[in-house]
Amino acid sequence: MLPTPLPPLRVLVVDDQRSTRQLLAAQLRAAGHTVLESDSGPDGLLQFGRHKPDLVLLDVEMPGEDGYWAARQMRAAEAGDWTPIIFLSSRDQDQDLWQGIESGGDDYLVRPVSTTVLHAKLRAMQRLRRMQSRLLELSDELRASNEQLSRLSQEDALTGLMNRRAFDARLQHEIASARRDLQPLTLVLCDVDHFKGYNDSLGHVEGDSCLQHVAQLLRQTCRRPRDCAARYGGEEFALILPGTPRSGAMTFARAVLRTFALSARPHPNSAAAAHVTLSGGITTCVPDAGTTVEGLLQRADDALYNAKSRGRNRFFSFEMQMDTLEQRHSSWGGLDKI
Ligand SMILES: Nc1nc2c(ncn2[C@@H]2O[C@H](COP(=O)(O)OP(=O)(O)OP(=O)(O)O)[C@@H](O)[C@H]2O)c(=O)[nH]1
Repeated sequence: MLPTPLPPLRVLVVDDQRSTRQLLAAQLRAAGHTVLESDSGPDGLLQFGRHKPDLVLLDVEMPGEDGYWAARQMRAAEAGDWTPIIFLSSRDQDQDLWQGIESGGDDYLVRPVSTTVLHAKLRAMQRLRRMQSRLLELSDELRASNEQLSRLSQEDALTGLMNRRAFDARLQHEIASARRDLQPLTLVLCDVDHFKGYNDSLGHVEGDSCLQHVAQLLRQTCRRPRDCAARYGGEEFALILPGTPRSGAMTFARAVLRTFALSARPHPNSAAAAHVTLSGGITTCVPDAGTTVEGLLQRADDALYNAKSRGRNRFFSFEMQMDTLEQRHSSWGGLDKI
């Protein structure tokens, strides 16, 4: 059976003997390959870097820098990559072959080399090179899949927001960073009001679309680069606002209420309003050694419960309540309705 033809290679032939170099080049060209010729180690190295050949045929004995030197330089110049290098030499001692392989060669042929042997060696090297490129492709695909997997494992499939697991990790990180910088940190837990009624009236598909809409509005409201929004559970959302004091948290909450009012997505089954609304629990602190993810979430959840029980479509904060009690008649006005 005839061997399947190889795709043509770009072969660099480095040999100081003009006649042998040209003979070899002619053999290779006759087989359809492209040939680059060089007459010394240093020039071979230059051409290697410039033309990036698929394979190098390297004479061992050359005046000045020999083939071993050239092979070592080529290997060093292509760190992380691999171009097959075959030595050609009239020296036939085991020690010569050993030295060739040690200096970075992949094979060692003793002259004179028959055309058949030369082509067989080229085929073998080409096969290895193909396998190498396939391995590189596979490792690229693997890297891309891992990146995608890691992204998906942090993302909520319905809304594209961060999921609860990623959010908890982020909160942990932001607590540590706010504590180190003595900066205020605000955590907000939100819940869509009467969402069961929404689903019951319009169905789950419309319910899902409503959650996507809510996510989009919250994403819009998170203006600062380090603000982050997550879907925390079914119809529950969570936000971290780093570097945000109580006053900033209140401004943020007002903006959320306004955004939902302006968006005015109809809610046919809500006692809170004619449109889809949120209730929210806010907690703000400058974290210290006793601040934990669980503690902050519990405090925000308690505040959310308060907002719900006070009539929904509002935000509540224990810290603001304390402030407001102290300044009952100040510009903050109502206790919990922002
Ligand atoms: N369509 C849809 N519904 C969901 C999803 N996750 C949770 N829900 C629904 O959200 C509803 C939440 O209902 P409840 O916990 O009673 O709360 P609620 O009706 O919003 O009432 P309040 O929170 O007290 O205002 C349930 O009917 C859940 O089935 C989801 O991914 N898609």
